[in-house]
Amino acid sequence: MVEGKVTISDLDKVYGTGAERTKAIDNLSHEVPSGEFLSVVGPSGCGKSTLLYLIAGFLDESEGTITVDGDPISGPGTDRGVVFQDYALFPWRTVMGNVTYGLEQKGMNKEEQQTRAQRFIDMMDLDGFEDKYPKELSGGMKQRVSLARTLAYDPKILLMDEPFGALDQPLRELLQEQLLDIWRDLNKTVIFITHDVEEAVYLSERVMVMTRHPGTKKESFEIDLDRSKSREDVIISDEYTDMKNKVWKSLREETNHNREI
Ligand SMILES: Nc1ncnc2c1ncn2[C@@H]1O[C@H](COP(=O)(O)OP(=O)(O)OP(=O)(O)O)[C@@H](O)[C@H]1O
Repeated sequence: MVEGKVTISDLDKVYGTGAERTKAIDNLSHEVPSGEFLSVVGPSGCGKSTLLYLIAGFLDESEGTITVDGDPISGPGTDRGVVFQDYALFPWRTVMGNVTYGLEQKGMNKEEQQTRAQRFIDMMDLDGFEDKYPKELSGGMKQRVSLARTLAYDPKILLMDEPFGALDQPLRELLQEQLLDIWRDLNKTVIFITHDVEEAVYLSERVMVMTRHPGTKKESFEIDLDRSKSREDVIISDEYTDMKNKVWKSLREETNHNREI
């Protein structure tokens, strides 16, 4: 069975009460088919992280529902893996210790944990660094550990909150390529938050643009690029430029509005 379909229906999220009340998400509905790579872009403060944390089960919705393969979510679960911009590694654990963490939680025996963790450490080009601590690693390496840790426990859905936002351009491009390889090989549903329209269009099969605060879906664009081409050829293609312009224009309408008020 193909898994990892996320259905968001009539979703509202309100923070606080009384004078402190803020509506962060306003009546948002969207379906992410199994195995799709979806990016979400929108003006600052429109509710992108809130949406991701609702899907992760870190927050409760105020109204509406979110289901994974038809089942309403009730808190965090190993069917969904979250990758944060600031890596969120355990500083007191080595690379190996970070990657085995989720496997320990699943109750896997020690030998299996090590074998499985090593597979994802190797996949993320971290072999030789198993015994290092996070403080001994570069930002790009920390983000690869974070991805290896998440992939090791085999979530159906990867939820990524600006995971490459803190990295410089060459490293960002390298990790984007690694993420695309993983997505193709492991057949995960990916929901990817970014500020960067080029990143969203390059990586995704679909880009959702959110409105300004309180956020809802403004429109969503299907991105139909020839993925057998090299990065260079995709970036100079008319299809890529055309999609980038459409998404940028849609986003621009929302951010310009903020400047006018
Ligand atoms: N814990 C919280 N308590 C109260 N309000 C919050 C909380 N978290 C977020 N908000 C508010 O909800 C709205 C959406 O915030 P959120 O962080 O989801 O937006 P975002 O699109 O991810 O922003 P950015 O792109 O700047 O990271 C904002 O108005 C924010 O101030």
